[in-house]
Amino acid sequence: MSTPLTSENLRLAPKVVLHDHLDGGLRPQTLIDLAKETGYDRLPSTDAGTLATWFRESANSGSLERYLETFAHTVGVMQTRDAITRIAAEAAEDLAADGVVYAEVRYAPEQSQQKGLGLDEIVEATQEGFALGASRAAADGRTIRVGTLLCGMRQADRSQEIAELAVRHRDSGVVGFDIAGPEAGFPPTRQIDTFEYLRQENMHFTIHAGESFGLPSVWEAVQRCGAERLGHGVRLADDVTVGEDGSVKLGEVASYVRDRRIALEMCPSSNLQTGAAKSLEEHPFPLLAAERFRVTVNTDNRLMSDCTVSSEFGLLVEAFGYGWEDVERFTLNAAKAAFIDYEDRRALIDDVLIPAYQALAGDGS
Ligand SMILES: O=c1[nH]cnc2c1ncn2[C@@H]1O[C@H](CO)[C@@H](O)[C@H]1O
Ligand SMILES: [Zn+2]
Repeated sequence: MSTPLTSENLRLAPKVVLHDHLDGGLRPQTLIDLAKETGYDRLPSTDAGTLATWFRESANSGSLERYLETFAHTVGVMQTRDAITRIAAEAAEDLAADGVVYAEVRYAPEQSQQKGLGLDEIVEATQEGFALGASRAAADGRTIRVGTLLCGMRQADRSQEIAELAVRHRDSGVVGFDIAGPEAGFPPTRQIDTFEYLRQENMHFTIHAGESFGLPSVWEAVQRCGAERLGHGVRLADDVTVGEDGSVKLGEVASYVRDRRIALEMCPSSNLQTGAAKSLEEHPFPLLAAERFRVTVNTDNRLMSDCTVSSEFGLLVEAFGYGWEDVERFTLNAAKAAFIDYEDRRALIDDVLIPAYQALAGDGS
């Protein structure tokens, strides 16, 4: 007998998230507490419910640029060691409570320097928070491992510095690098030397691409910069043609991405808010999944989208009729594309994910 695919069972199922921003996942009450403690006086509300609604509605702007404006407030309180540690600890606890067993959480250290913190200090405070959150989750009977990705901001000029920071902290939890921020006008080739440097250091990286800009951005990220995964990548669908008879034809970029098993870090709710997809029905997720791209399911920003990994799975299950075998496939896709050692990925897949999904699907009973 298979377990019913309810939202509660989706929450309990072990999941892997590859694309989750630390500064997009604060608890509203924490934001209010920290604003008070750190003297940040520009919050739109000091009531947790009102603030949560403000984020969801303001982020629902149809434009990535306006969506990103909301981060001024979360970043605004991430300026002290203690605040950063608390936020990271709670992120690990919240992800674990949602059934996430392995998470890659990203943030841009350069944005936490408004009060003079050093970059290394910021990374250390974040790592301390994740360790604390993981140990609290363990005390509650939940196992979570968190790896971090450091983001350089595309509109700034500090990617090289941040890439070097990532390499410096590679043995203490930093597993990769990314560039985030506005996409239009800031192609990934602006940082091409940094990606070259990262490859020479054998460091993993993903690139936000094909979110608010089209296929050329995806092509640059993959072919000129060497991205191993793509943040969103929704515009890759522009290179997939569905004929009137339902036949599907891939262009060269899409074929390459599929052939090389380059993972797509898809974040449906975020894409609806930024206008990367007009509606869930028109989102390319089901097409790319059916064509066997390495699609993964992610949150992007839990605060702005008022979502969790399991609620994002819930949306897809509801809209496209997915079953446990699909949830398992998307989860295994994420585990395969994680920026951790092969042996650790194997253990995650063989010892945690496969047995759990076998039980959920009712195999062998
Ligand atoms: O979907 C997105 N696309 C591009 N940039 C983003 C997205 N979500 C968040 N950030 C940006 O990444 C920074 C570091 O975490 C955030 O401060 C935000 O500006
Ligand atoms: Zn993102």
